Amino acid sequence: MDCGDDGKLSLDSIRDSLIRQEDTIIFNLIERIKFPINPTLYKQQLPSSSNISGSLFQYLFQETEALQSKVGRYLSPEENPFFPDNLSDSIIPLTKCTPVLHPAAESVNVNEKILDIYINQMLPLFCTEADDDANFATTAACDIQLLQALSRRIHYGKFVAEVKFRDCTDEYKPFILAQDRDALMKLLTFEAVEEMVKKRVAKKAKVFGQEVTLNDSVEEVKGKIDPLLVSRLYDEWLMPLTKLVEVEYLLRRLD
Ligand SMILES: C=C(O[C@@H]1C=C(C(=O)O)C=C[C@H]1O)C(=O)O
Repeated sequence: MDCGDDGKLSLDSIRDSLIRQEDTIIFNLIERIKFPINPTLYKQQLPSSSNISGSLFQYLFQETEALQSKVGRYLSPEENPFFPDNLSDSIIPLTKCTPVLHPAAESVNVNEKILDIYINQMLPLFCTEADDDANFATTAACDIQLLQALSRRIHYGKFVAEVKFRDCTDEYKPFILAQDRDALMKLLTFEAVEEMVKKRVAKKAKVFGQEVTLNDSVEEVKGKIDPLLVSRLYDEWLMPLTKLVEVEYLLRRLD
């Protein structure tokens, strides 16, 4: 969302952005699954002489975020850090624009959950368990790009919730005042939209993952990514976490 877009804020425009983000997520997934899981990256502690605690992956991710924060990445309300305690001030001045979100948005961050699901459930589902190939830096670079895309998609739930609240304030307000999570979840859920998302991402995975050759024969070759797994990724994690963000934001919307 660009600065000054507040006037154009609509559920349709937000959903268009979510659709475009599907492309980024699927292409990043295709890149990551070129490599095996590479578990050493997430498990190995660095030698104590390095003065760095945590795994090689944590070190690379923290340093990437710290560097990106210096050039203003986390000044954007669309970006949520995974390691918020490790950031530096931006050397780029903040662009003044009218905030779209309620200030409580800053306190909604589910990245710890995303990282846990990513390492313990997603990677084993998508990547082979072959031996480490030692491409740790390249693998981590793919992880970071993909995790940032997943986090952006999921935290976009804040914008979705804001626009739903503005469009139907009278319906949302009593449930927010009652802090009724279940009622809010029911109100913001659109099952028909979710069904379309699952079908569309499976189709995109099939198209983006196909082998392009100069040979015109119609021989079916196995794609680079399983479309059903992509649909499952959205069904089991991305949409539920987006809705969790929506609920968390709405619960604080009248603070
Ligand atoms: C994001 C929205 O809210 C919910 C979450 C969805 C998703 O994560 O894709 C889709 C439909 C809704 O149940 C929306 O209404 O577009």
